[in-house]
Amino acid sequence: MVSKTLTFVTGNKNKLAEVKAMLGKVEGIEIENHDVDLPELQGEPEDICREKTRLAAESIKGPTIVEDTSLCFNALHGLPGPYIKDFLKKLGHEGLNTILAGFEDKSAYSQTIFGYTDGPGHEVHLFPGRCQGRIVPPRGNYFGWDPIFQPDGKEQTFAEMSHEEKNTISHRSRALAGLIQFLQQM
Ligand SMILES: Nc1ncnc2c1ncn2[C@H]1C[C@H](O)[C@@H](COP(=O)(O)OP(=O)(O)OP(=O)(O)O)O1
Ligand SMILES: [Mg+2]
Repeated sequence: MVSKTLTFVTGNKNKLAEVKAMLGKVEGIEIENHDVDLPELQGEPEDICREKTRLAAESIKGPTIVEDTSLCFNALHGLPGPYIKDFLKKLGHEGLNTILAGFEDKSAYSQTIFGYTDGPGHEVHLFPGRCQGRIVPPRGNYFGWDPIFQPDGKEQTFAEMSHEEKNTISHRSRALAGLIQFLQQM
């Protein structure tokens, strides 16, 4: 692969740090950040991510990466999903637990979709990754909804794990693996 500079468009510092930690190890890939909070469509996560990538590329005018993350409750047929950011802001960790109080099924999955395009007018490629788990009362201290998400087979929430451990099992690393494979074949 030829060496390539990609711009990751995100307003989220934690996302940026996680993605840099993972993509930084790949030879020939250089990551720059463009810090804007892009407008997000309503709809299915794939459509939101595709449109977000397209919009980002218009301002970057070159190779662009974006990422959109959902937290999906099975009892709610996948909601809050891509709207988790607003749910978290308004309801907090406790409120998100309360939503599930009336349901026996606390299972959930986190989903990250990376979008990549060579630039404006080029095809948008999507790379999804999921991690199955369940919603628990908050434990630990890290960003977003990490304290209330406990992955299947683990005793700890994402927030209680080391960054390395989270990075090896998370939805984001699974999605990123697909993106890396694609970039290496270019
Ligand atoms: N790996 C993660 N662990 C925990 N929480 C996360 C993670 N990734 C994202 N979140 C949180 C941050 C947001 O509240 C929500 C995802 O919304 P999203 O629109 O994808 O991010 P964002 O608006 O913060 O950044 P961006 O600028 O990339 O859109 O989930
Ligand atoms: Mg956003």
